[in-house]
Amino acid sequence: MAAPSTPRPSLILPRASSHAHSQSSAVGPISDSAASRRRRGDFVFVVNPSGANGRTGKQWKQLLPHLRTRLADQCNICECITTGPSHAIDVTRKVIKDGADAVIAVGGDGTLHEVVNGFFCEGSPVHALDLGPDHSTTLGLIPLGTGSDFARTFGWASDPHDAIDRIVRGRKSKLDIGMMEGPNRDHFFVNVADIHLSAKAGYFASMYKRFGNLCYVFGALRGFWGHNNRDLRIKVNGGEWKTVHKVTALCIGNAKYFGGGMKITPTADPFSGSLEVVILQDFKWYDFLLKLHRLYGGTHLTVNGVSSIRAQTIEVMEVMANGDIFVQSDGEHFGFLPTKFSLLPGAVNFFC
Ligand SMILES: Nc1ncnc2c1ncn2[C@@H]1O[C@H](COP(=O)(O)OP(=O)(O)OP(=O)(O)O)[C@@H](O)[C@H]1O
Repeated sequence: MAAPSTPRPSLILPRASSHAHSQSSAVGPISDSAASRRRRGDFVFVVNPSGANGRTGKQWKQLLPHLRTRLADQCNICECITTGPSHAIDVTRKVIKDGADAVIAVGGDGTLHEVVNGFFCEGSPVHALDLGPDHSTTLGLIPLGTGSDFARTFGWASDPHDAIDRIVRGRKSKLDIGMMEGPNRDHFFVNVADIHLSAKAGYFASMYKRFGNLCYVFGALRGFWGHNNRDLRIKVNGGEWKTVHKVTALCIGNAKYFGGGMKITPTADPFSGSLEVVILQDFKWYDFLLKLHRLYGGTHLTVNGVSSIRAQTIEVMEVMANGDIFVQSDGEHFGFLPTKFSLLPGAVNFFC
């Protein structure tokens, strides 16, 4: 993923007729006097117009009048239309520092992933600069992407009006966030991080997003090309290093689904304080054909060659270091092994 670029507030629109923010003040610092009065919350919607092949941008435009009707008397509605990869990270960091009360990702898992990464900077949570230690920014989601796998864990229907209902209701829970430390950088994930075949397939799937959910099939076919199951070393919860033989894929779930609806870590729960690690060993291409329905249904934990453990931390490295084992998080390419994964329990408030 490209390095974060300079903040580009491409479009931030405070909306409701009654509030006094100007266009620039909606992303600028909130003044002391404003903070000391009873504040109207600033809710920033970070919209990826290119999500789901451009469908996200179109749906968002249709949704906005409804959103205003439902929310405008409750908070200031601000929108940011992202201009490219990593913009959502930058803008989220900026609006949190400026005192946003909620940042809502509008798009797919990639957009949610970037917004979640914007809640952190250099490994630490980002805070509002002028609102004191008690202020926190709530994360929200209007799932409008190709796969929108994170939303599946909660059984959320794809109707964005339901997502708006959740935001209006304002119920919040403390969401666990995964952290990954690689040789060159730290990063955060909210859904599933994975290693080897699935990560390689995800890397290629991202090139075929124009084909909708079929991108995962094309990605898998390319991922299989030249694939070898590999011996890996893992260290769970700071224990001893162990060798796991012929690993096909190792998946670390904060939530349950990836790859457009595959229930890969079926017992993961992003409010549980632990990760579910599922390891597939010695799978051949035909095993996927024979067992695909088990993977999609989440009934694969009893299949030969599949194991599941719960962990707070897991470190993974190659036995023979070639630097060619793919790692991805939330469907976004992260890099290559070695990587350490850990959990930050209840790190972010979340509308649910
Ligand atoms: N204006 C833009 N133009 C091109 N790409 C963008 C733009 N804004 C954001 N992006 C990138 O698009 C990527 C994918 O977007 P997103 O996840 O919202 O949709 P999706 O891939 O269709 O859905 P899913 O990830 O759920 O399958 C994001 O990771 C982000 O980096």
